[in-house]
Amino acid sequence: MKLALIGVGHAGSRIVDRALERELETGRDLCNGNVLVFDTAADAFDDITHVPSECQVRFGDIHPDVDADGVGGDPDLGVTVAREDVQELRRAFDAVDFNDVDGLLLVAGLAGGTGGGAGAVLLEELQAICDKPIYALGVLPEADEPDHCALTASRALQSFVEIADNVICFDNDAWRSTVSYTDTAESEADRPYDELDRTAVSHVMTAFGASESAAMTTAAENRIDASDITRTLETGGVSSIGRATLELDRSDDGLSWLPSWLPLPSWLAGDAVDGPADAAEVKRLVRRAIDSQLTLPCAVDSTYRVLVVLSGPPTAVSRKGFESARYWLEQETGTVEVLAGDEPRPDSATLTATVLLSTVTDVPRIDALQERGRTAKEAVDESEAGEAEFVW
Ligand SMILES: Nc1nc2c(ncn2[C@@H]2O[C@H](COP(=O)(O)OP(=O)(O)OP(=O)(O)O)[C@@H](O)[C@H]2O)c(=O)[nH]1
Repeated sequence: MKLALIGVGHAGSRIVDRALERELETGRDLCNGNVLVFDTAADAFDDITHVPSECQVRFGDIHPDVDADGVGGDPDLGVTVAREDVQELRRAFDAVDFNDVDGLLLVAGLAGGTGGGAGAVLLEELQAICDKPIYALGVLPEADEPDHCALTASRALQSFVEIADNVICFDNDAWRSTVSYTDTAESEADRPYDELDRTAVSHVMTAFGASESAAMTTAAENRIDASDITRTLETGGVSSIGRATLELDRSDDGLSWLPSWLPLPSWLAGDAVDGPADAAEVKRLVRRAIDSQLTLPCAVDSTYRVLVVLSGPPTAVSRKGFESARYWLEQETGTVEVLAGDEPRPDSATLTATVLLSTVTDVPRIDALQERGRTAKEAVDESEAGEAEFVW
């Protein structure tokens, strides 16, 4: 599926930049050069290296309340300046060829004043000018960020869900344990988000970019196309992605000195296999994808629709393996709406299962965020008279 990538705020811009980096690394052409990043801060694009400068749009900077730091975490100011500069934002969209893509993905940190506030206005604008599906990738804040971040994120999530066709979530808090910055970073600005951003991007790109690989010289037997992804996501709400990889090639594992006839004990062989993965192995791989750290932790049996993509050498997946994985997913998720397809990568030494869980409804993390947001709002209401404007 070809997707125009629109980054809003620091998090959104950085993640989109990482997506372009990954396009180069993997040969998956997801956006075909249809990319834009928007921000309100003066230093917004300092660490952007792959998005061309003509695709970097700073807005809101003449508003008296916007300083070098942009809207400074205030989503209402983010909404105000985006609405004031709406003509400029619309002009920027001229750089995107909507006929060249199957949909759009707006990426934003939901706790940011620019990402969460202006991001919602940009979604509204995109829905008004484009008849393709408009998806969002929304980043949820970590639990140790201040209460106002939880409030902004829960409000923004509500707006995004209302406006976008589907919101894929990436939970920084769930993934923070996978990176080692918590002990050293003194402030949010010091946190090295690169690894988190690469993780978010790799999940999104294997789910959406399954048929966009330059290495895909072989016709897929059961190819995923844009309409499969659109159908999976058309139920709206929030979605999550899981992924697992199986090593197919043991030549670099340090065991090549062993004679090939020697059967390896399972603790040495791990999950690696030499030849085609049989039905049980494919099923195990898909199970690992579901049990893996999801981009948004959730109860998998609360999903409406599922898409599973198997990426690897065509010889690695037997038809039986494919069908048994699909059947297992139907049982596990309690839905018959499971679409499955393969992405042939003939030279790949791995087989990857990517599972897109669309419209998940049992998400304790979001319940907790909303509860914290409610408490923070009550505290704000008690100390301040009057209601702030917001999009929904
Ligand atoms: N995964 C990821 N999360 C980030 C990154 N930068 C910030 N965040 C998270 O996103 C939230 C929003 O931060 P920013 O993106 O910096 O905010 P912004 O949208 O630029 O908004 P303002 O700073 O208010 O103008 C933060 O609270 C963090 O939770 C990033 O590069 N990657």
